[in-house]
Amino acid sequence: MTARGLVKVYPKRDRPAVDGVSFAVPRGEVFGLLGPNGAGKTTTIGVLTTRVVPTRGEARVGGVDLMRDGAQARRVLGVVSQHNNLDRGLSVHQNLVMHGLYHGLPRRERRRRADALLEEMGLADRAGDRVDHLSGGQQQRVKIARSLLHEPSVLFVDEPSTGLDPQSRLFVYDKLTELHERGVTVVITTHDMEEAARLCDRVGIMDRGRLIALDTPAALTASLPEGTHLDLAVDVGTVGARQLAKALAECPGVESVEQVEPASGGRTGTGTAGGSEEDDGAPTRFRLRTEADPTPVLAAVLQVIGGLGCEVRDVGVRRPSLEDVFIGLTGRGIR
Ligand SMILES: Nc1ncnc2c1ncn2[C@@H]1O[C@H](COP(=O)(O)OP(=O)(O)OP(=O)(O)O)[C@@H](O)[C@H]1O
Repeated sequence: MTARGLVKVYPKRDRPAVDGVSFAVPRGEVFGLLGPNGAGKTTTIGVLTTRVVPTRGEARVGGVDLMRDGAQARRVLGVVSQHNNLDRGLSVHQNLVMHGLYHGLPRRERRRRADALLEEMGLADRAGDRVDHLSGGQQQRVKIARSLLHEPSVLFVDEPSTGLDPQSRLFVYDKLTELHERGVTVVITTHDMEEAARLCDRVGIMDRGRLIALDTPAALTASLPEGTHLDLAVDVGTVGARQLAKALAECPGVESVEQVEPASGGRTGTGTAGGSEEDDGAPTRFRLRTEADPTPVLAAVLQVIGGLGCEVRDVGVRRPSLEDVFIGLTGRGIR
């Protein structure tokens, strides 16, 4: 699959949604497209699956030129959309068979493939049920089964595991890995960095319509400064976040101290923390970076916190992750 110079300008929009995106995904690779909300991922996938007409650019999927032969391209690509676009009035089996009919498969062949895929997806006993009687995780499996019925060589999966419980998520991961092993090219979009790091051979990070990084998760993570993160949640009490951050920054081996938001992991300050102090009883979170052996650094940090009369509520020691790469490249601002 290749995209070259893709541009999409939606009517009445002054900025392109996709602004000159080029990348190639070799056969059999699992490729992840990452990016904050509005980065242009869905539009890019829309172009690559013939649902969005690009303003400029070229693309080939499974060797077929999308702009010249959209109908043939639709035969070699499969799409698992994030939206539930199953036909709710039909049974699980009928949903698959209808897809086979759309792709011109003979009657016996579409039934044979539908049976085999439902078996493979652990849904054989639900074949006759209406899809709206299935759970969200089961419906996602039906969508994957349906997308594979015409045996595509490139499968596009939008947010593979959003809304799934851990069991369904692992099942979907296993299926995507199996497809990869069978030589099917898989392109996913995701906001889940752990998912991307786990599933993808390479990831592309988009922001504001452009592809700003493309490499293996390991290479992207290795591009970050060496070191270890110490994540701390502290009841700062009357000492306050600013004073504690200053004291932490002076600990031997500590390179930087940031105050981070609890849920998003987005920083509220850089270098030495200076954000507002917590007043709702929740602990204040800090991220420290060290290039030294983290054990003695952590010991010194805990001593400083204890010495100031603050209380540690949670401690984490970890290597920088793909999420750190993502935040480093795309920033902290909400889109
Ligand atoms: N049909 C449309 N008409 C006009 N503008 C659109 C349309 N679809 C998307 N956009 C705009 O194009 C930009 C890119 O949107 P797109 O949905 O491709 O991003 P995304 O990376 O998939 O975001 P998300 O992670 O939120 O799904 C956004 O500014 C969006 O508002």
